[in-house]
Amino acid sequence: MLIVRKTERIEGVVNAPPSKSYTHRAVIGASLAEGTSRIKNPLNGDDCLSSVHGCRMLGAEIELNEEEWVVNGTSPQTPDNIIDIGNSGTTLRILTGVSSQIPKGYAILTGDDSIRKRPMQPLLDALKQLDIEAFSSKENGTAPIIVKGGKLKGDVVKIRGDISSQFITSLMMTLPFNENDTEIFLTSPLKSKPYLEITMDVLGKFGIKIDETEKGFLVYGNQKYKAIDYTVEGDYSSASYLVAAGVLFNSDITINNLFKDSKQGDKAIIKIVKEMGADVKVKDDKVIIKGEYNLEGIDIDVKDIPDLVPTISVLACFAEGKTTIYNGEHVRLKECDRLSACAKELSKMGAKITEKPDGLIIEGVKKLKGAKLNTYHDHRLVMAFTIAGMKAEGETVIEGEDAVKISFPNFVDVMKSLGANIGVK
Ligand SMILES: O=C(O)C1=C[C@@H](OP(=O)(O)O)[C@@H](O)[C@H](O)C1
Ligand SMILES: C=C(OP(=O)(O)O)C(=O)O
Repeated sequence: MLIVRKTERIEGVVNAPPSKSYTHRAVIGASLAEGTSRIKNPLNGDDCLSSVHGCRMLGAEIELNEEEWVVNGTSPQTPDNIIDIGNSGTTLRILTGVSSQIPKGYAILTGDDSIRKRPMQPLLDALKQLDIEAFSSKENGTAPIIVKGGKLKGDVVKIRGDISSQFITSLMMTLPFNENDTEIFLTSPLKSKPYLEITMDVLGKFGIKIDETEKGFLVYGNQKYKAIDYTVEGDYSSASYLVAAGVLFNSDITINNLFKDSKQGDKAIIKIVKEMGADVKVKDDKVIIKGEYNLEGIDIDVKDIPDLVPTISVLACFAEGKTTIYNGEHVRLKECDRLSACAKELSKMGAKITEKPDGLIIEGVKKLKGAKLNTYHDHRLVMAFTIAGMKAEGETVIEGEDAVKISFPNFVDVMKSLGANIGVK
């Protein structure tokens, strides 16, 4: 567990860790390409290693080095065991689609307690429309998922866009194997759209062509992934905890490795803290913060930025006035129900939070007190609550800190290097 105590000042220069979303797509795309791809600056986090494991099970050869992953790709092969993808929703969703391209037999994908609660049915229904047999072994729409190798058929697939964009990423990565061009027709408004921009960005590098249409997307048929050398950019979701610390504390910090023109929706963290009143500077690939700032509550639409909710919730507790987080029904469908978890756990510290079906209303209280917090094995809660604990009076105990290995393995060391008062027990 982490024992977090009040921290007075943070200072230093740190690198944002590599992007989790980009690493997943790069390693899976490389695994589908004939030939050798090199992925530089990959995220060595548990979720991305789940993608590595899944791709190996489907036939790719992957050599992991600190600075670079070397991938020898192939068309998907029938795995000789079940594929355990741990805690990674992105891996489960993308590889469910990709597994349909094994030449014979079945692929079975499963994972931990949390992953076996994440919705899958819309993706299974979509694959069925394309003549692929894919189903939940429990028949309740969750993993274990069984996918039968088969030929994709058809030229249109209908799917809702409001549960998880990862279903659509999965289709985008699988449909180039269809002989026909396929239209992805969205039957409800899209959430988390920037993640599809990330998918199209990476797939474009692999030579895969997808167009956005009025109703969704058009994935061209009969396409081949080509092997590439690819460098992964920094992760704005992970950087959001550093940004939050920068604005909440007396600080002088520089965060490197944040690409200014990134497709990542979570680069909105910069805009959000500015709107709340912080004077954050962006210079090339650096974010420079000299805090602390008096923040003001604002209204925030989290439709496209679900992963920022824990960070925003903590910022809002220390702001003046009311913050309304809305359009976030899908935030409940992550590693845990993050709306309910933020409301429940931060309230233990004295936060004033009202839970709504699609968000949170947070009355800034300016001060929190230390408490023992449950993190539901959720990496983003561990990191957001650590920042809250550093600002609180007294001691905060955070359980399940191991979860940071999922997306920001050296989070505790980075925070301590900046001067955070954190002990590990
Ligand atoms: O595709 C991705 O890399 C992700 C998509 C988002 O999920 P949803 O599309 O389910 O909202 C996000 O929450 C997740 O952390 C990563
Ligand atoms: C929800 C997340 O990831 P995934 O969907 O891949 O489990 C996350 O990283 O916050």
